[in-house]
Amino acid sequence: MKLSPSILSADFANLERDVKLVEDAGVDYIHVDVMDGQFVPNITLGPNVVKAIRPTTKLPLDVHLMIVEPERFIEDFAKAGADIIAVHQESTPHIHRALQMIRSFDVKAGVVINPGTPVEAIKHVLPLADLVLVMTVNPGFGGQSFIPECLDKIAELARLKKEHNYSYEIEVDGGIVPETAILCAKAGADVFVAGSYIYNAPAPHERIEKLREALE
Ligand SMILES: O=C(CO)[C@H](O)[C@H](O)COP(=O)(O)O
Ligand SMILES: [Fe+2]
Repeated sequence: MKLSPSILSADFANLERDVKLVEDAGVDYIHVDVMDGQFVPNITLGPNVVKAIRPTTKLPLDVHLMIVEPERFIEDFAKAGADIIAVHQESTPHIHRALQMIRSFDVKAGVVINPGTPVEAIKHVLPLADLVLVMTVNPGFGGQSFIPECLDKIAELARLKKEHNYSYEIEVDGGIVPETAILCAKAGADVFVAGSYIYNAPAPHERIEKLREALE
């Protein structure tokens, strides 16, 4: 079980401090949410911020692109130091090409599906995926409520992984707190993104501990 805190809910004026805080608490990845104001109704950050964070941590940077036609920026994020780049199936007519492009930069390739998108939509690109991210809220904002209907998709992805011996990790993102993390773990999730639960707290390391305890 891996934890990937989302810096979407961190203090953007103190990103180095907030990344170190969770690294010291023993998390596995740093989740970076990139939003363009088109694919989702919010704007966050671009490759320059990924480049700035890169030297502040040894942890893999798990970059979640919520942008239209992500192919235009894959090279920039790879060169900025992303270790994983995840692109939405809904954001491009060429999801297969986008995943190939990510791999061509020696970066792990992730494919993401929104709550309204079935697993069937990514079935044919699963052999190319190092990570499959199941959104458990509609993307765009932190602090939303978990959508339980997404649990079936986690179980389906876990079943397909076993059946075909695929190597992807199953990641969940949105509304993750100890109770929902347990449900996702039972369904077969491997990586847990949490933003507001970790950062909107006086002691983020205690929240990380609570998530770990729940998952153990
Ligand atoms: O991709 C995202 C939103 O689109 C974020 O990673 C996600 O929402 C994390 O925030 P929270 O844990 O507060 O739900
Ligand atoms: Fe995310």
